[in-house]
Amino acid sequence: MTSEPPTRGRRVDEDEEMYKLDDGVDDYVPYVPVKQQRMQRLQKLASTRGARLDSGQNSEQETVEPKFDEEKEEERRVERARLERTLLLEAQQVQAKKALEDASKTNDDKAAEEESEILAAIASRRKLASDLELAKGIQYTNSLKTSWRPPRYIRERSEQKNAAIREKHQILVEGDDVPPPIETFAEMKIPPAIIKHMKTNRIISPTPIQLQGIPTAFSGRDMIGIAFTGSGKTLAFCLPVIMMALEAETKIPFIRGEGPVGVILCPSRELATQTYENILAWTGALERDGHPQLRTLLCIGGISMADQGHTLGQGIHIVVATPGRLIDMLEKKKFNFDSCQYMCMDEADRMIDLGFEDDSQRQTLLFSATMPRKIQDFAQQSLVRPVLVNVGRAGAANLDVLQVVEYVKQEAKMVYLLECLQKTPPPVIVFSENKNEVDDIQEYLLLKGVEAVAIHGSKTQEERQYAIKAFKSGKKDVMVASGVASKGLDFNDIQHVIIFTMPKEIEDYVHQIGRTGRSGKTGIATTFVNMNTAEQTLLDLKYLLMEAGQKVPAFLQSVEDPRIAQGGSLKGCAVCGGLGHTVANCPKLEDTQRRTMAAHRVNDGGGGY
Ligand SMILES: Nc1ncnc2c1ncn2[C@@H]1O[C@H](COP(=O)(O)OP(=O)(O)OP(=O)(O)O)[C@@H](O)[C@H]1O
Repeated sequence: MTSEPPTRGRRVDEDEEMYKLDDGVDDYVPYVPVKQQRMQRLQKLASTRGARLDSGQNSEQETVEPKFDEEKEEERRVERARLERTLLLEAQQVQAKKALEDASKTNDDKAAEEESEILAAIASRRKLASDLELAKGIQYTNSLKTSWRPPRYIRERSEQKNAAIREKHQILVEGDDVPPPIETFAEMKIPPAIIKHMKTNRIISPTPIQLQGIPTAFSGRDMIGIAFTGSGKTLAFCLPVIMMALEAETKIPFIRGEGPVGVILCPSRELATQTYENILAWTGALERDGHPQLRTLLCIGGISMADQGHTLGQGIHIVVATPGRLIDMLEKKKFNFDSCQYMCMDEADRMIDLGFEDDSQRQTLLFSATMPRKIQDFAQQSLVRPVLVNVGRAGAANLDVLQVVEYVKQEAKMVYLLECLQKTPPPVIVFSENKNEVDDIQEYLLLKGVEAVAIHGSKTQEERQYAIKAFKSGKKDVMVASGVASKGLDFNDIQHVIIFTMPKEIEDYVHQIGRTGRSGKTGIATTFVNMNTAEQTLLDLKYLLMEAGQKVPAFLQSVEDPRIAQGGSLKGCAVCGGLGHTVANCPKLEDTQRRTMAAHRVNDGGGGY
């Protein structure tokens, strides 16, 4: 794969300069910078005002022509009255028209209007937050060029045939010139060493997100990849960066201070570590087959970077990072993004807020199982000719998971948990929303003789790593976790996920149950709900179960949707993807707003509560 970053981007400011030079000499108007123009306008305004003030102070003039002024004043009074009458009439007419329009609007229209207003506000806020590139006047209009080509017979395949393949795999695509789907890894021209390695891990043929996503990424296209949990997204975004790094290293070997060519951003340390280990396995397979060594740096909080000093000292090809540590490393100038051509955000709906202050062009990929419309819209605006690859509704549950929802009183939960653990053999994950509850559950299970580890944000990095390792290796049967482990972590053959406390946001629920039923296997998820579960959350859950064709228990069936009585839209929320509410009362949006306000309070020097 060859890429040519420096020549591709169109710098709007440079183009403007060019047009200026092209102007004919006769028409030549000297260019005045905007700032100077503003200054000139201000000076002009100030001088007119000054002139007016001067004339106002000249009382002599007023006494010389009093009659003239009186007549003029009378004329002005008449004109003002006429204008006021006209304006009043116009205002009344506008009001009447608006009232008429409002009356004819359905509740659906009003909800849609309200929703688009909220979304527009979010979009503008986000654009302002991250678009330093726009401020610099840089706009890229072409995708990254790569040397990868599909086999000729696939290149020549008709669009109709491509559409039929997509339909067979239930893949939806959006975008210009979408690259063709490819149904085998060999036809994707993936090196045999990687194909062989994948085979030993029972990865034989590409999943839907891979068969459309990999050719799209190999073609250098920006991409939004949406596919349900456990459907193989990691491979889809890791292979392209590995191929890019391999080509760059083969051409001219990297030395100290060079790289990375690609960055993968993950929302948690655990997910970053897992992705890093996957990349090490694939690049290791390449190296064993005689390909050059590719160096990957794991850049996460809680670990000492000194351990990886050796890798850093040799030049790095790929960085897998969490945002905080990545920014820290960039600020410390341990490496930079000058030659970075590939940026992927895993679980992208969490990561989108980030903006980086550099202007080299690169390919951007966003992946998630839950990608609400809000994020998709924002991404569509920010990416270059993006291709949207969608397998199933964004935010839908994995159909390989049997979802059981049970009403369990708060005080009965612990005892019932023990009973629930008997449903399947280990390994089992128990999710709770709250760190203290995670500790309590683990303590209780240990007391009852269950081999359980716990993981949450307040544990040290060593404790977190130990818990994951012990659970992954099968030394421990149960892992009790807070949200940390809900996104993206890929444990082998989880039989059962028990959600001890239903999360407020339905997206989190989708990620949590998604720890089972991965890579085509089936799994069970049992969720405890009770009086403490918000009605809106129950409604989201009810619709999600209905969508997935799951049994809806009687107590959930009786939860009524207030939108039905109000005749409102039943479209679902564009912010979090929940089907039981609209954007106007989205718990995720409320949470974001609460956080933003808290951050403002801190920034303003307010102590908060
Ligand atoms: N083509 C394939 N065939 C069979 N198994 C695969 C294939 N691709 C990936 N897998 C396996 O499927 C499992 C899930 O993959 P992965 O972790 O990439 O899912 P994901 O889509 O990223 O899920 P999540 O949304 O939860 O992050 C992994 O164990 C992976 O090795």
